[in-house]
Amino acid sequence: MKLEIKGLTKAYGKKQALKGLNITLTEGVYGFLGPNGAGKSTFMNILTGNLQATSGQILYDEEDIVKLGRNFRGILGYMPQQQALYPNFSATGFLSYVAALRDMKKSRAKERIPKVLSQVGLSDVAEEKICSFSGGMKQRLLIAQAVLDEPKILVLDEPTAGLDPKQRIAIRNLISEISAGKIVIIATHVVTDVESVANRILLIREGEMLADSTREELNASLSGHVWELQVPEEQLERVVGREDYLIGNISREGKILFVRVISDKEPDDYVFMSVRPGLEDVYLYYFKE
Ligand SMILES: Nc1ncnc2c1ncn2[C@@H]1O[C@H](COP(=O)(O)OP(=O)(O)OP(=O)(O)O)[C@@H](O)[C@H]1O
Repeated sequence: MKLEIKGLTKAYGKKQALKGLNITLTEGVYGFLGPNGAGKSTFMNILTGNLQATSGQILYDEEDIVKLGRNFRGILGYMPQQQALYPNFSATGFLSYVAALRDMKKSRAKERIPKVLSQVGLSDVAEEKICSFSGGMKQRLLIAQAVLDEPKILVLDEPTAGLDPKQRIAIRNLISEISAGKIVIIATHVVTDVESVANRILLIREGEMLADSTREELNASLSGHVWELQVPEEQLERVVGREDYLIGNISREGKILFVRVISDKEPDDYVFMSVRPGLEDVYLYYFKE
């Protein structure tokens, strides 16, 4: 199974939202990481057939997905960002509705619905109304509808938006569990969403790919560039204002501040130590925010 994105561009009038993406995806979990406006939604909308590319193409096993049309959409599961759920439906009712929209056979829907509800841990509330669900339960139901027809390609848009840390972990673990044998694309600007689950991380900014690598390789690329400084509080403003420093987390112990700094050169002020880079440092380095 192979998905090839070849020279994909999209312009909205004069705005160039995608500037020629080239990516080849095989089975695995891919984190599309980029700030707001990077072009993630535009890419996903083209992949799901909701938007036409300006140029370039996407091939699924050598065939153009536009030509494959319904056949391609049949193997695609999509979890949208908005909680597009009907509050008065039960979980089962909602999934039956989705099955009908997808033209699934009634017998198959009947067999699949309890299975996916069990997979996402919602069997106990299968007949409860969606309006009584927590944010995490709603996200799990959205994942359930995306995997209902056993898609080969699963696209998740900000899957942990609005969730607390415990629910985020639960959703990430669920993604790992259901990803076997699929191409899973997670689009997000939340580093922790992809840090532990993605086999490959693609950094996207202003419609361009900045990096396409494993987490380990990305972290290693910053090795020797991340430092922690111990700064007296009256000096913080000066340190933070230095143009040669990118500032990460700042924490305080009494009058001393621990400042995480990304810098091409070894810092020349205050006690410092070199620290192991993480994906958040990589994000800061590439996106300077
Ligand atoms: N319908 C549109 N008309 C004009 N410009 C658009 C349209 N949709 C998106 N854009 C622009 O294209 C660029 C990419 O937007 P896109 O929504 O794909 O980014 P994104 O990475 O998904 O961001 P977000 O996380 O905020 O959804 C942005 O500069 C955006 O303003």
